[in-house]
Amino acid sequence: MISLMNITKIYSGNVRAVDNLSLEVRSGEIFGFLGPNGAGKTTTIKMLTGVIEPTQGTVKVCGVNMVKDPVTAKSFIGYVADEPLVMEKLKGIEYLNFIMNVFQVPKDLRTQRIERLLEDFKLSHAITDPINTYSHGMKQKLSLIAALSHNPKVWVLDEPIVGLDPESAFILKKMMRNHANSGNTVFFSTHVMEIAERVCDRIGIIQKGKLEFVGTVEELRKIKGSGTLEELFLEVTKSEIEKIDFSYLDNN
Ligand SMILES: Nc1ncnc2c1ncn2[C@@H]1O[C@H](COP(=O)(O)OP(=O)(O)OP(=O)(O)O)[C@@H](O)[C@H]1O
Repeated sequence: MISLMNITKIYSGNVRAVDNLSLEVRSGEIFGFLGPNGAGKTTTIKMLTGVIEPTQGTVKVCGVNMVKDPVTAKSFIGYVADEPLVMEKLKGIEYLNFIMNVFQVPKDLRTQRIERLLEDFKLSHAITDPINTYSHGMKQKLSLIAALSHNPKVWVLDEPIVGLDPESAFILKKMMRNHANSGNTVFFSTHVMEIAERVCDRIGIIQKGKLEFVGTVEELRKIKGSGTLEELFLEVTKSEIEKIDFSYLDNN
């Protein structure tokens, strides 16, 4: 469902944020995209969702080339960015209607779909309020509801759990599983290894723009030895955290 073929992104100033990355994510999968700060996760996600074009390489979503036919390719995607919503002056419901207009959601499906999502994420009470009165978590829930409102096959979620309360995080994880089990795809980035270990069918670990590992956590254990995903991740990314001397924090 997602095909990234040798994609590279070089930003101005010659920053090679993503370097010749290839990855296939199948239908029925929850794929977790992991990597340290600045590794290239958001850049990859922006290329995958057509927000930016790769310097080199090809992105296909459901077989459609993102650069050649962006409107069709994007119609398959529900994307939640890592940044807050920009249309802060709109009311929540106005924003949702705007998104559903863009994706041409039939009128008869709108109320039913939105009411369920608002109920599940406990946002019904605030839907007629302006977005600039929402808390960070409420904005995140609204972004999620908007992204899911057109029933996209491919969910692309950049750090979706951060900022959600435990109940909403639980509901989202259940929704992700249901979506994948129905033959769709969920691609999400996270820094929370416990979530990745529990939720993902496969993971990818990116470091300095290069994909260092793709596979299941079990496959990673076979290569790197036993341990939690956090320990394996630190091993793959060659973190030297065990060498850090924290005693200076206690010295007066
Ligand atoms: N618009 C830009 N112009 C120049 N460099 C950029 C731009 N956006 C990102 N970068 C650089 O590209 C690299 C990858 O950044 P990116 O945001 O993709 O990382 P990330 O893995 O999502 O990080 P984080 O976990 O901190 O969100 C970093 O070195 C970053 O400074």
